[in-house]
Amino acid sequence: MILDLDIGNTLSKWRLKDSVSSEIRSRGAVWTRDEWKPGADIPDLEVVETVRISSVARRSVLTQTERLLKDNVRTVHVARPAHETLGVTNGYVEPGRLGVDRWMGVLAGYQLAGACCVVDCGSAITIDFVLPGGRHLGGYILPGLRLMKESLKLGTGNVAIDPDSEADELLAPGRRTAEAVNHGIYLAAVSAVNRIYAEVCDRESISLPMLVTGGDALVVSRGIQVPHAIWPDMVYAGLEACFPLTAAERAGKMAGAPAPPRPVPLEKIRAGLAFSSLL
Ligand SMILES: Nc1ncnc2c1ncn2[C@@H]1O[C@H](COP(=O)(O)OP(=O)(O)O)[C@@H](O)[C@H]1O
Ligand SMILES: CC(C)(COP(=O)(O)O)[C@@H](O)C(=O)NCCC(=O)O
Ligand SMILES: [K+]
Repeated sequence: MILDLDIGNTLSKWRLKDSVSSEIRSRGAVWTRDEWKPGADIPDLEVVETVRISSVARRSVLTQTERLLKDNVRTVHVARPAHETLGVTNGYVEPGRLGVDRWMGVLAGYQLAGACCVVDCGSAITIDFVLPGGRHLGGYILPGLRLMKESLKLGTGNVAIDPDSEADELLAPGRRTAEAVNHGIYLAAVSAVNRIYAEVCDRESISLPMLVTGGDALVVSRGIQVPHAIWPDMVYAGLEACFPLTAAERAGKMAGAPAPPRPVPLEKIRAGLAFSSLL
C-alpha cells in the first residue's frame, strides 16, 4: 500500500492507495498541530510500503513525520520545489521558496491540461499560472476564508460559511455580525480569484483552463465566473506525477483527474475586465 500525505498549515490529509490496482482504499485528515495518536483518524502503517509527502507545515512537522515513518516503512519520498520538473519551469526567483503544495498543483495541472491556472483554497488561497511550454509565471497568495475570519477577532470563528449556500446568498449584505463577516470574506476571496484570472489572461493574451482545489474549493467555486474544474486530489496527483509507483501512474493516469474545462474566448474575459474597470 502507498501512503500519500498532503500536510497543509491547517490539516494533514492522508490517503492509502493500492500499489497494484491503483485504487484509493481509505483516506482521512488530522489537524496539523496535533500529534498522530492512536484512536485518531490516522492510517494503518502496518500495510504501508512507500510514502509520498508534500508538506508546507513547520519543518519540525516533517522531521517528526519522517522519523515516525522511517521505522515502519521501506521508502519515503519527500517532494520539493525545483527549478524544472516534468516540463514546468518554476517562475520563482528562488525556486526552492515556492510552496511545495503549489508546485504539486502546478505540475498536476500542467500534466492534465497543459497551460493552466491553479487555485488552491486552503489556509491560504493561492493562484498560480503556467503558460504553454511550461513557463510557470509565479502567482498570488492571499489569506484563506478561515484566516480572514479569524484575523477580524469578532468572535464569529465558529460560524462557518454554509458550504451548501448559493453564491447569491453569500454575496447579499449581512444582517448579523457573523453573516456580515462571512459574506465580506467570501466576496473578497471570489472577487480576487475572478479578477486575478482575468488580469493575467489579459496580460498574457491567453484564455487558460482553471483548476480549483483545497478544503474550501466547493464553496469558492460557486462564486467563480469562468468555467473551471474542481480537483480535490490535485496535490496528491502532483505526488503521483513526481514519484510514479503503480502501473496506472507510470502510464500518466492521475487519480480523480477531472475533464479539463474548456475556457471561454479571450475576448469575453477582456470584455468582463473592461466592464469591471468602469465600476
Ligand atoms: N471539515 C473541515 N475541517 C477543517 N477545515 C475545513 C473543513 N472543511 C472545509 N474546511 C476549510 O478548509 C480549510 C483547510 O483546507 P486545506 O486545503 O486542507 O488547508 P491546508 O492545506 O492549508 O491545511 C480550512 O481553513 C477551512 O476553511
Ligand atoms: C502559501 C502557502 C502558505 C499555502 O499553504 P496552505 O494554505 O496550503 O497550507 C504555502 O504554499 C507556503 O508556505 N508557501 C511558501 C511561500 C510561497 O509559496 O511563496
Ligand atoms: K492553499
